[in-house]
Amino acid sequence: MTIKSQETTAPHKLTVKGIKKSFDGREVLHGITFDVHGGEFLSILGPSGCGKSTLLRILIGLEHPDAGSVLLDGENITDAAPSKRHMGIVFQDYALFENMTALGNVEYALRFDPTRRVRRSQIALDALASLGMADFANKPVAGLSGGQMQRVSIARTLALSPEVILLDEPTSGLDADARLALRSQLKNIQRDHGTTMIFITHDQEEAFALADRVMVMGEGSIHQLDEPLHIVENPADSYVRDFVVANLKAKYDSLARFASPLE
Ligand SMILES: Nc1ncnc2c1ncn2[C@@H]1O[C@H](COP(=O)(O)OP(=O)(O)OP(=O)(O)O)[C@@H](O)[C@H]1O
Repeated sequence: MTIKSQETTAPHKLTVKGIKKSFDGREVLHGITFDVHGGEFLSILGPSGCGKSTLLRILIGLEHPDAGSVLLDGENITDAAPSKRHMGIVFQDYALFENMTALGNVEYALRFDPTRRVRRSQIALDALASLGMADFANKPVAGLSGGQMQRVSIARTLALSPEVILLDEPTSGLDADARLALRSQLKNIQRDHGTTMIFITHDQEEAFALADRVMVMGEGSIHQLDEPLHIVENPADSYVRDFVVANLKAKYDSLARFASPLE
């Protein structure tokens, strides 16, 4: 396992130490340790079943680890309720109320936050505007496209001003254009709001396109955590070379062939 910390003076926003988790006697996370810097975009990349979602659910508090700890700004939050963690999560299936408007969905999340209840309409509108969805505020969610629904779901999370946003394969149900649009909107949110983002995916290209650092997982452990270019140039082991680098190279080689002038 190779883990490179970013050369930065930014303190760790999130520290994850020795996380283990078993289901039915089978260990699916074997002691996961890493940290995330404030404002960083971290992609967690791994094949289906390697434990990405379980790790994310432990970070937000929907699952409790068998061992290990999670610290936010140095404070141990391993036993804290999800609502007390200053984190938001976005799921791939949007989890919206489809009979309500886009604005209604975002406002609904704010009802439970006494500090934002009074100004909730304006906060919800601002969050929708950040995702380019202001014009759709009063449209029922059921009539929106998948990409638009996912943007409403991200706006709902953003409206609560979380310090960390966890994204569980948010683009997986979308077509190519909607995926590209959502990627750039996520990067804009990171830049404009300084939000720390942890994005899980099994798509190599997507992980590398978005991230400040990529964490490559396989079967419950970390194989490498580093900046994208460094992983491509120095894969830590044969797993990273085969699963990540060879796959990316194949994709770019085939693109290059299409880009070649016709003979
Ligand atoms: N509640 C549960 N009960 C039993 N087994 C579980 C449970 N949750 C996850 N698992 C198992 O843990 C392993 C890791 O699952 P997890 O969903 O975290 O992987 P993943 O990398 O996110 O996969 P995917 O990309 O397909 O969602 C899998 O073998 C899965 O079957």
